[in-house]
Amino acid sequence: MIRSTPSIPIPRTVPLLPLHDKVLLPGVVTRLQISRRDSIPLFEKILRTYDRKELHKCIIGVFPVHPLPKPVASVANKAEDGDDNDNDDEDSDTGSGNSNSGSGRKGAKAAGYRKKKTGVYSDDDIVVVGSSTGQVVPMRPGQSSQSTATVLSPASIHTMGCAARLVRLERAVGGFTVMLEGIVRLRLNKILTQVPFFEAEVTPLPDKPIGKSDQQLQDYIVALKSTSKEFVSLLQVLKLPAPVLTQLQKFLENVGLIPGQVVDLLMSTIESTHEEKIMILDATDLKDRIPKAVELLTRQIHVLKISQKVHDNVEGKLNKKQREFYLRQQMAAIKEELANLPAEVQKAADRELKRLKKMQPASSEYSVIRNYLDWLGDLPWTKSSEDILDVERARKQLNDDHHGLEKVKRRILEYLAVTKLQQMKGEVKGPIICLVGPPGVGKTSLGRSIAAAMGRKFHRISLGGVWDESEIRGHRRTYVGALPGLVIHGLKKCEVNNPVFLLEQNHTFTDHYLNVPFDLSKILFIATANSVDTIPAPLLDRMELITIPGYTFAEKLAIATNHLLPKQIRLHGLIEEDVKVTEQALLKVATGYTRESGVRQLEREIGSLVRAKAVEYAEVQERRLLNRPTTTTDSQGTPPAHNRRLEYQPLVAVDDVEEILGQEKYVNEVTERLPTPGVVTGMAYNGVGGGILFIEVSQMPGKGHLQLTGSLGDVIKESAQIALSWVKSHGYEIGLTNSQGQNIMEKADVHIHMPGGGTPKDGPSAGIAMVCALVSMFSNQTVPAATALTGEFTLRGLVMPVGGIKEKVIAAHRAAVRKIIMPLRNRKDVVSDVPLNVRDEIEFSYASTIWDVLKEAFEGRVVVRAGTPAANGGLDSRM
Ligand SMILES: Nc1ncnc2c1ncn2[C@@H]1O[C@H](COP(=O)(O)OP(=O)(O)OP(=O)(O)O)[C@@H](O)[C@H]1O
Repeated sequence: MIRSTPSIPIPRTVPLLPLHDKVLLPGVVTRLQISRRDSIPLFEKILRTYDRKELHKCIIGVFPVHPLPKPVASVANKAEDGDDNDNDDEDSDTGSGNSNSGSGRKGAKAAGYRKKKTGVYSDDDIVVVGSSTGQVVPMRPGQSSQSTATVLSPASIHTMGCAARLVRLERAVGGFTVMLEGIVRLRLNKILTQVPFFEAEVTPLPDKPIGKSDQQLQDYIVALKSTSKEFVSLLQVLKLPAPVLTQLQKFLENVGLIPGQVVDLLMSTIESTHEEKIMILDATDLKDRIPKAVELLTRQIHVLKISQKVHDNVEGKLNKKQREFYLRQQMAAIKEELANLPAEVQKAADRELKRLKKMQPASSEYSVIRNYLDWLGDLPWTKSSEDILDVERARKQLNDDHHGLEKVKRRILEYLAVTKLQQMKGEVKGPIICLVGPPGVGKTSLGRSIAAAMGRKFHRISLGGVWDESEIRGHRRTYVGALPGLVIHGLKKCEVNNPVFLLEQNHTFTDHYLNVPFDLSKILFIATANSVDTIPAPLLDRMELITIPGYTFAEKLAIATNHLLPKQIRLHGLIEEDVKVTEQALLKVATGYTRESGVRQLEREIGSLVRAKAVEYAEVQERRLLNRPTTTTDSQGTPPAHNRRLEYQPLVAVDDVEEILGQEKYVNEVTERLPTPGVVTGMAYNGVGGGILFIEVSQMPGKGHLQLTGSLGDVIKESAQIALSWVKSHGYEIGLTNSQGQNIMEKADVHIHMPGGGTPKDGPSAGIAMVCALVSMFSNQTVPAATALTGEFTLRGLVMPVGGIKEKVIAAHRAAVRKIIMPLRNRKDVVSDVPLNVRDEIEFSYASTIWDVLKEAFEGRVVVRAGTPAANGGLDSRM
């Protein structure tokens, strides 16, 4: 990067670029604005002659120009102004061929330049040029290297200059912008032409190699080394741009090798007069150049030191005053924010405030405490919203927002009434409400209605995916980036201390971050859960459980008609008259496009229906306006039916549903399924609602092994084993074997599979269904597809009650099951929980023993052998 001798060949004749207020030195890259008449033609020619890629081959002689003599009066004025373009006693020794720098210097001295005010460069003054050499050049903002003044006289061109190559050349307003890199000093021998630009014969004067034995020169170099080191260290203090410093430092490492270039570069970074710069340019001999440079550097160091002192003083004073003022303001603001805190919190806040006052605002601890105090100040410690505990109003709100759910609504109203009474007496509230039910059954919207009815703010804290307690309780402040947890975040957002939260309650809740207690007793917490299975028993015990089972199709239809459809119509910018969906159509959407306990998917599908109608409505309006036929066509080129209409038709009939929503997504597996030996319909219930599931059994040659598949849990596997054992031991009684001791699985293996292998299944409630599936397979008799079974089964043949009856029954009803066999002890659940319309459409058979089950399931097709204990209807006494 750093060359000690120019590697670029310099031609004998070069075009001249006269520089009026600048001096280019070798090794320096500079940017110039060319706008003078004496230079523009040169660059026009270069642009015409050189290809862009070859610009760097163009070598130019860059020569300083001495100012022309000026009238006396003007000189006087200028002198007063302190302008450095003083009178010029020109050195006209242009063709002297004098390689001695003395003549140029003489000329410069004779010109009587006055020294500029010296000072410190600001960042703006230095232009870092990202050139091949990456060296630096000072250039003042807005400074033009050439003014558009006087006509140039050959006599004013200095005898020493610098060969430069073009790094960049661009057209600019009024001329060119060029970037030049100085290569080597040039002596001007003779000006050859002047029009359209100057050309001259020149001699390159590279620095001579440094003789090791030249003690005087070595001494100079040592002096240069230490001075430049000091200079650069001062520049560091003054915060010069980092790239400039790095370049300088790199360069200085080579002082010993190329002292000449280092001097040239340093000279371009310090404040010096035009005269001084010419002096350095003229100094072709290093023994001449280095001492001059050391002198100039020393002066610059002195100036830098003084200005640094001044700078420090001013800054220090200002900073101290400003900081104090700023801090006072900040403290006052914080104090104001922290007014009205509870006593204990106030104590903590005061303690932190005291610490804050002693800290540097720039320290990281300062911002941590500041943040903490902001949190304390932002929380609604004492601010509550006014409660409306009007039971009648709440009833109306709940009824307006939700169809059905009578039991749930009644329970909520009771809760509110009790809360009201307790508040009047100043007592503590009862337990938290926990709404349990499958997704989309309205738990969240019930919570929202409760908040609206009570005139409270509503905030939902979603705990999905929260594994870490600190997400709820916050992180201790000792952690980097610590913040309060979800509860405190929610309170800040609500801006009152008594919102409705969907979560758990705790009196003296202490967030780890705040580390001071916040009384959460005013918050009405409502918890929601899809299933109670995952809630720890002690917590469950403290909550008021309100279960919302899945909806029947009838309920879904009512919810869709009264709530979902009107809501979607509103959301799509239409009015109720614009979309009329028939009951049949809505039912088809519910049965053919959704399979869920709640109504979320139903709402989405209704949304799609309404959207399609909205588009149709808009198109008809548009067509009417423009009176033009439709343009929308399908892949066959015919417009879809609803698009061909000239009048908008608000009605969506059952036949339109498929056209808009596409093919039905769900077919009814129960009605579609043919009764098959070995396959029985079971009933399932999990967190996301009820459903039916099939139990498939088959046998194959083997040695009496049982194989179970379908993501089965331990309990359900045990049920299968119990069922098989029972069937094996009662094979003779139900006519599966011909003799008492015969083993039906002597030469066979049995495989029990429950389809839907992706869904884990567990629990004992498939017991009786498994027995029926096995009996069906071994006897080759079928259980009707529309008959479903649920019930636990013991080895002795007893049928035990199971959970989730309401959800199971509703789901089975949705799946077109028309007969359900279940434990006798579950009868009460059917009577109390299952809606009447469902009960009316399903035949219930209650069983207390497996014999009852077999009788009902096979409708008499499996006959109990006469003379066996079972024939008398009794339980197996042998077990
Ligand atoms: N009985 C109902 N009457 C009117 N709208 C209902 C009813 N049940 C549910 N909805 C509507 O169904 C949508 C879904 O309900 P919501 O978001 O409250 O379900 P969720 O039970 O909280 O579900 P998740 O367990 O997934 O959070 C809402 O738009 C809600 O208004």
